[in-house]
Amino acid sequence: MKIAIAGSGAMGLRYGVLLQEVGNDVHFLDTWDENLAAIKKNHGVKVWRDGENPRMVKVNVCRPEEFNEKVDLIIVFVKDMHTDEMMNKCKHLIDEDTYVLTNQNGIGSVEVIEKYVNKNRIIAGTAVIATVLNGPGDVDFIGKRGAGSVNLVNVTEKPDSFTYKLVEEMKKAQMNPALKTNYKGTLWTKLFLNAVANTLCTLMNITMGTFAAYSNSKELTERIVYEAYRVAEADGVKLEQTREEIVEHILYVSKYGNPLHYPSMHQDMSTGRPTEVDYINGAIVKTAKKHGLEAPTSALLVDLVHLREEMRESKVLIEVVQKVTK
Ligand SMILES: NC(=O)C1=CN([C@@H]2O[C@H](COP(=O)(O)OP(=O)(O)OC[C@H]3O[C@@H](n4cnc5c(N)ncnc54)[C@H](OP(=O)(O)O)[C@@H]3O)[C@@H](O)[C@H]2O)C=CC1
Ligand SMILES: CC(C)(CO)C(=O)C(=O)O
Repeated sequence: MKIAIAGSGAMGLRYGVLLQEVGNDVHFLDTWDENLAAIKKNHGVKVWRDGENPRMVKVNVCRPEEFNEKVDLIIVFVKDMHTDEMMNKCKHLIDEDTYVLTNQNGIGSVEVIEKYVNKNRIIAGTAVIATVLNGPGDVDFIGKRGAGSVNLVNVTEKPDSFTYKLVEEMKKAQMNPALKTNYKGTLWTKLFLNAVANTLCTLMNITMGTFAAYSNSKELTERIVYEAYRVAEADGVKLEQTREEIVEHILYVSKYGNPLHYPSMHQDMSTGRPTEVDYINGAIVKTAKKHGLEAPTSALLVDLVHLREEMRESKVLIEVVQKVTK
């Protein structure tokens, strides 16, 4: 399969490297100057496993506008607010045969991708896997080889031969793919996890394991999940797990799956980048409004994350002012 990775950050590098290593022809695209420069300078990317055994993996990287080859699949792995910009930069690569895969967190990217490609060629889903971008051209794959899993779901809910082929490639790459046929249900299952773990760990500056160890973590998780569950039901989402099972799953993944992980939203908060909270808890609030409901817990969390984002900027400003006035 010939694949373009649209967004070669933590997850783009992880999917791309794993699929390349099992024989796919993978081309990495990115717009972040330092990342492009580091990968080109080092003739590849530095890949760690759980912070150990770094190795250099040779990869091809360039800007989307510099790449002009026909590909079978584009894998979008930018943050949600950059999906439109990235798709626009990749639109010359899309013809009537091109498929687009997104396993981004949050709700909203598929609607953007639909502006560029017919929905029968969009494969959505979720990545139940943790990855950390240490810096430009330097990535840490959390979990042993074969750890983590991927849920794939066609937006049409009708898997076709290309989707089965992709599942096979992911199996070879030990990515543990599961093919689903419940589009919204698949995305919301991950949304519940991110609405709890990403948001609370970012606000509190803690790992998922620290959150799970909090004496009131179950009640706090229930508060967010139960509210969101009602919203999902009102939106007609077919949920395959009960509210209680979802809460149990979130606490299990936090305690045993990724206890040392700072979720991707935390990584954005600490590198001074915008977070995806509007596409996570914000999506719950937006969907609630659509049905005349309210989601006050998620609404508060969205506001608090934005407050932290702004505090981060004002802290930098205060430091600059202090230096200048010294
Ligand atoms: N990391 C994780 O463990 C997981 C992440 N996800 C989801 O996958 C999607 C992609 O996330 P992820 O791979 O973590 O994102 P990253 O932030 O690692 O990378 C996304 C893009 O952001 C830009 N970028 C990253 N860091 C910087 C920086 N310091 N300065 C400037 N630009 C930067 C890069 O290019 P550009 O400038 O071109 O945007 C990069 O391609 C998101 O929707 C996320 O929620 C899902 C499961 C797990
Ligand atoms: C919490 C985690 C790792 C779940 O897979 C995630 O989605 C993220 O870090 O954004």
